[in-house]
Amino acid sequence: MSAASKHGSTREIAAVVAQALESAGIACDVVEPADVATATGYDAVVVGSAVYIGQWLPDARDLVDRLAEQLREVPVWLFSSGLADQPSKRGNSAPATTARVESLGARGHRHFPGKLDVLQLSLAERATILAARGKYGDNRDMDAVRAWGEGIAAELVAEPARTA
Ligand SMILES: Cc1cc2nc3c(=O)[nH]c(=O)nc-3n(C[C@H](O)[C@H](O)[C@H](O)COP(=O)(O)O)c2cc1C
Repeated sequence: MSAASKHGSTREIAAVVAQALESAGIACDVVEPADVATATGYDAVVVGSAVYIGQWLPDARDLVDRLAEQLREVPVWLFSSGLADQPSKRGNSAPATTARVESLGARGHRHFPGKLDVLQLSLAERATILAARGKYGDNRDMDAVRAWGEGIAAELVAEPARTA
C-alpha cells in the first residue's frame, strides 16, 4: 500500500484500506511512494494519491512510472482522493487515470471524497480554494473506504498467493 498525501487525509484513507486487508489476514506494508524501491515480492499493490489541481501528487505519479513494468505483473488497485466538486471536477485528470488503469492493467480505480481543512493550508492553497469556490470540510466516508479494502481482500483471498 502506498499513497501520496500532502496534508495527511489520504494517508488516513490508506491506513483504513490497509487495516481492512490486515483484518482479512493479508499482511500489508504501508510505504510512502518515494520510499518504494520495488514492487517485487508483493502479491498485490494498492497505489493512491490526493488530487491537486486535477492531478495525482508527483510522488504517486512517479511511483507508477518507475515501477510500471513490475506493477503489470501483479494485481493492482488505484485510488484517488479529492473534493469531488472542487476545485474542478472536470479537471480531475480522468484521461490520466484511465491511462494509468489501462497501462497497468489495474483491477480498478476508486475516487474517494477527501478533506479540506483551512488550518492546514498555505496561503497559496487557500487562494486556490477561494478562486475555485471550494468548500472546506471532511467528506471522507471511512465505511466506504473500509468496504473497498474488504472487496480487495476478498478478491485476493480467493486467489492463490504469487510469491513464496
Ligand atoms: C490547492 C489545492 C488544490 C486542490 N485541487 C483539487 C482538485 O483539482 N481536485 C480535487 O478533487 N480536489 C482538489 N483538492 C482537494 C484535495 O484533493 C483534498 O483536500 C484531499 O483530501 C487532500 O488530501 P491530503 O490531505 O492527503 O493532501 C485540492 C486541495 C488544495 C488545497
